[in-house]
Amino acid sequence: MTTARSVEEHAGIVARMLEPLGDEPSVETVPLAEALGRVTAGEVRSEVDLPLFRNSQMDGYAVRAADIHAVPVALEVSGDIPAGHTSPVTLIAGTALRIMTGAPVPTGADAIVPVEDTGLILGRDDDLEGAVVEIRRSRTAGEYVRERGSDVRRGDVLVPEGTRLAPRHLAALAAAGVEAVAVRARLRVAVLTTGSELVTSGSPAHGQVFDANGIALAALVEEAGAVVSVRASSDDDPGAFARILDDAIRSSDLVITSGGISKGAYEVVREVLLPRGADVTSVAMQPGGPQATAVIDGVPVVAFPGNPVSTQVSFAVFLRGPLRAAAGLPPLPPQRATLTEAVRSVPGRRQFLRGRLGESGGVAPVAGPSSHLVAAMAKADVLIDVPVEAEALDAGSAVTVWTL
Ligand SMILES: Nc1nc2c(c(=O)[nH]1)N[C@H]1C(S)=C(S)[C@@H](COP(=O)(O)OP(=O)(O)OC[C@H]3O[C@@H](n4cnc5c(N)ncnc54)[C@H](O)[C@@H]3O)O[C@H]1N2
Ligand code: MOO
Repeated sequence: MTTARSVEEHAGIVARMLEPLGDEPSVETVPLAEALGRVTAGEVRSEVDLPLFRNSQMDGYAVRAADIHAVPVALEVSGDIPAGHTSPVTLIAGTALRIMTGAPVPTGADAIVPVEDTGLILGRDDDLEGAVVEIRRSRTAGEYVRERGSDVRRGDVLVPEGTRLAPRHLAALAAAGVEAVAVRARLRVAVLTTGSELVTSGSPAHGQVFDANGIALAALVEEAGAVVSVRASSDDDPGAFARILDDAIRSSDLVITSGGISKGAYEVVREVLLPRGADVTSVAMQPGGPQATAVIDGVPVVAFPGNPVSTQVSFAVFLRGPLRAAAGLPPLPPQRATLTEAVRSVPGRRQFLRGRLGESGGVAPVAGPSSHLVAAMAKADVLIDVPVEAEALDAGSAVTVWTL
């Protein structure tokens, strides 16, 4: 009997195949609207102060704090400053200017009194001609005034290098008037699914199944910071698979396949890859036992087993780390958790059970260990890593869990 390869050894083989892909990443400039999820190639500094100008935090009246020490006090309303007002305004001492949130604070004013603490005693909201406002609450200098540069100063770092751009980063860049950002180019990854039983839409005939792995792998690839270059599916005809493989190799930095690598007849990936020097192996893990790798025309090919849980677990264990590293993203380190119920395992195979994290560090197994349980996997948020030598683990055991 041949002994299965350890998870660590196979992970090392895959990582070494992918290592060169992260070297000297090229840089491209993309408009902000296309930058979500991209990783910054350098720090982005602000070319402006934010706020851009001193402005009001409230709808109300701009005043001199010195004029409203004693309240109530009646002040003439000497004008109105809506948001978007662009010409300079100066407050006449002893008067108030009506002002809206975000409008520039007039020169000479140092506090804003929210409208709720005021009342017009002469004039109307829609006609401020000759209006007088009563200020009912005093405010100190600076209250409700948003100072220029109080958020970020010109020249300060808005977003550091290596940041995966999230909506909050895009908001900061847009607020500072940045229109495009330099990001690392992404690895182009082909996702090929195989199996004559696969359909992508419509009503499957008896014996056919919907392709779950194509969409899953494509999403996992993008989540790990790469871009899907090709998504294709082939039946179990070697010629058909060889054609989509060759196309994918021409336009990709990495090819991932699912299915067709175990011990049966019609193992199309095995059949096509073996003559091209593939390493088809068995890894001491469950799910995800059958694995293969190849390098064809300098392009790494990583082949995963077809069962949908096996495919996703294989990605998490072997590809997520190397792809994140190549994308300039930090690793997702495993965590520790406590099993809330006992689990059984197969000694000699490292089990990756699906689990759900609960409160206070507990993790509960979700459904059984079988690798066809794709719907049950959707309820899980972690993989429970059961060590290779374990036959069973009691409730209360400390385990390592991997974020899904
Ligand atoms: N005699 C043996 N049979 C099997 C062994 C073995 O060691 N000896 N290993 C089993 C294990 S473990 C796994 S995992 C699978 C892996 O097989 P393949 O990689 O060749 O995958 P397929 O046979 O093509 O498919 C397996 C299973 O998954 C379904 N599938 C495939 N692709 C998709 C897809 N894109 N979306 C949804 N479902 C998919 C397929 O219909 C099969 O049910 O082999 C075991 N057999
Ligand atoms: O190793 Mo297979 O991936 O258990 O089902």
